[in-house]
Amino acid sequence: MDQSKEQRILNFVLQNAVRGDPQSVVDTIDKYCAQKEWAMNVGDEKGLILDKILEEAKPSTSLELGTYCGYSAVRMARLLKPSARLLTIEFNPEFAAIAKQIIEFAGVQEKVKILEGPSEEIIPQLKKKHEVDTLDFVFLDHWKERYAPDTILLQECGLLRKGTVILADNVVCPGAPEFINYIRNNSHFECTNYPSHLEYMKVKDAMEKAVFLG
Ligand SMILES: O=C(NCCCCc1cc2ccncc2s1)c1cc(-c2ccc(F)cc2)cc(O)c1O
Ligand SMILES: [Mg+2]
Repeated sequence: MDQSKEQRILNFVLQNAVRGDPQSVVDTIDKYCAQKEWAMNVGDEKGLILDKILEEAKPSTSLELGTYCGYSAVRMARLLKPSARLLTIEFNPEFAAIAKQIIEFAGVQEKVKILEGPSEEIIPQLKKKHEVDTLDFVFLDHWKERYAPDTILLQECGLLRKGTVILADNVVCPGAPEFINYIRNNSHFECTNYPSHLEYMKVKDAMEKAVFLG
């Protein structure tokens, strides 16, 4: 059976990155996707914005929606303190299986837990089933039309606290107009836009940071 693009990315990591070195895994995926096959990782340019905002937040408990191959999970986990945890939700089982192997190869599996299923099913389970109190950091990178409803769901489930940082990828390309409209007109959030480019392309994109004010 023909290999998937995601399997080719995994194989390239296994053959070219350094086991236990998350930076080499991030750099190797960026090299493959810039030179061989485009893929929807947050990438190196937006990745630096993610790094900075994550380092400022110093989160103990982080949530990512949209694991894909695990690029941003590895990128975030490499900056987390040893006791910090990242939960990442992926609904595509093939992607989750690839991400698991990439996360383990990078050596960050102690900090990262992949939860398989749709975000609207898993978010309500986070407190009781996954022992989450509140979230310090949320990275939105899944279906763009789920950004707004899942932000509302996170609030309804009591998972946001005063100061929780939400960072959304792709608010220009492919775009998340409902989310932008919702979050910028909501007095409970303080928003900042970070213009950038679509991963591995010259196309304009941006990230949006929204701090929950309680
Ligand atoms: O769709 C994107 N990302 C989400 C994939 C959907 C995966 C999901 C995960 C999950 C987990 C839980 N519940 C439900 C879901 S649904 C995406 C697309 C582009 C792009 C940009 C220009 C193009 F021409 C073509 C694609 C770029 C990006 O950076 C992306 O993130
Ligand atoms: Mg994205």
